[in-house]
Amino acid sequence: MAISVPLHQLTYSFFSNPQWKWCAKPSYSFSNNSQNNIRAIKASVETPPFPLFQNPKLEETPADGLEPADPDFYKIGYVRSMRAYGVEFKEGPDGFGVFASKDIEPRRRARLVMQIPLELMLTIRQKLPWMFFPDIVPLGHPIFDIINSTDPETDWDLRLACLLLYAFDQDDNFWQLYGDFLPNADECTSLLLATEEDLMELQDPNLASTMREQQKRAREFWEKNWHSGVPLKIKRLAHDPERFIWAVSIAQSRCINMQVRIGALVQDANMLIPYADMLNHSFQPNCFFHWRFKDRMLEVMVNAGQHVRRGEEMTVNYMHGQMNDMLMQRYGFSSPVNPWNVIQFSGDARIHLDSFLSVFNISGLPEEYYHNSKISSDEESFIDGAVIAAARTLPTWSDGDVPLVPSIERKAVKELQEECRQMLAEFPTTSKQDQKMLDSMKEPRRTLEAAIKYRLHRKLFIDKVIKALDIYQDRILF
Ligand SMILES: C[S@@+](CC[C@H](N)C(=O)[O-])C[C@H]1O[C@@H](n2cnc3c(N)ncnc32)[C@H](O)[C@@H]1O
Repeated sequence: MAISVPLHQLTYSFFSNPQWKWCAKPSYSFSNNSQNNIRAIKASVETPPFPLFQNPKLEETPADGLEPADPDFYKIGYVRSMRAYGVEFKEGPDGFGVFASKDIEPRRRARLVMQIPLELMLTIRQKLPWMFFPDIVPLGHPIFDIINSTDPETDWDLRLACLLLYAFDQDDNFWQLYGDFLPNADECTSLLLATEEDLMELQDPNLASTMREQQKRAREFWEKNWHSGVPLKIKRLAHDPERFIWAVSIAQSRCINMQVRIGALVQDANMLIPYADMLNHSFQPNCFFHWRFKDRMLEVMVNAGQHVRRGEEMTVNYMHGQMNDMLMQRYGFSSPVNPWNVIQFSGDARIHLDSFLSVFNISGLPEEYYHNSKISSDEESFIDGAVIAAARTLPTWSDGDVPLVPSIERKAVKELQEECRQMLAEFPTTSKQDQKMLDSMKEPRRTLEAAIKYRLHRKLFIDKVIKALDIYQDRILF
């Protein structure tokens, strides 16, 4: 998804001038391709009567090699009163992302970087009776019946997909423009769009079968509701199942669940929130979302005390406490340093918990383990989320009064390492082979790449646990 932007248009601090009101009616070009064809095709907005960006702050491209988003992307937000401060949207290794366009100094209070008003979002209540904000579904429209047929407990993604497709079909709806900046089917990493071959590459039969089920569920929903007898106004929302499954993958990978208060009403809502949905995930995020009920808007805030350097990525934590398979199911990516990764050990070997924690300067309670870097030496760059995960997942014993016996502890370490090695040996490929495969693929399908990375990340994690146990047994003697 290469987007090329002339050099002089690079890098603005944008939307910060509220006087720039421009209400020219936008026009947009859609592809004939049924997949709302997104980043390759740019929305064209009528030239405003005066420059949209008066005195834009021109800067050199940062040396990180990433390109900022198409200027049209900013215009549609600007026109509809979205605000962003000190950030820019750029393409990176994980698709689009949000990056600091200047240094953000740490402050005692969280700092605002984006405000997105309710009017731009697609939101639907999680429970009956359905409520949509903004209320774009007119009374009696058949899409309401389709939404109404969903299960309030489990089908939030199907509902949101219906709403998204409906929004694309509405004249002058913001999402007709924003849709051009969503990833198309080839650019999505969602495993809903994976081929059978991609699923086999996961080397995880459980995850593969879950994804097959999810693909089937989305397809059957389309078949049930998009049969030949449906009115044209439904038919044209998703002419083929692929279009619908793409919409579900967008709903799953970009939905933000929030409890929002609108007037006196507090409700759990599933929300597609433009611009905020461009933030990528990190387990150590520098930003978080906040619902500002007074003004009915979502705010993206930088954590209190956080220093973000110019060019650094702004991130949020998508899922707390979930393993890579859950991240894969919903978003199509995984991480070798996921602090919530788990290994199912089956032997009886156990190591002494407090000793392991102190060797790696891990503090806090299991739910909030963190690496206490202040008391660590430089060589501790070894310690990352995978070591935190190891502290959680290794079988341990704990008895404050009983000191460990080094020889027994060493024996336990060896047994646990052996079990890890056996797990690695059971994979059909090694991590080196996986890496080689990834390096050799020229423009691989995103879902295939995600699948190979997933199995690689699993092996890297197990490998890291073995190394952590090596370091542990070296240090327990001292
Ligand atoms: C909410 S969207 C974020 C914006 C997205 N990168 C884009 O290009 O529009 C979520 C998707 O971004 C990608 N993503 C987000 N965080 C990631 C991470 N830490 N590693 C890899 N991919 C990530 C995945 O493809 C995921 O499905």
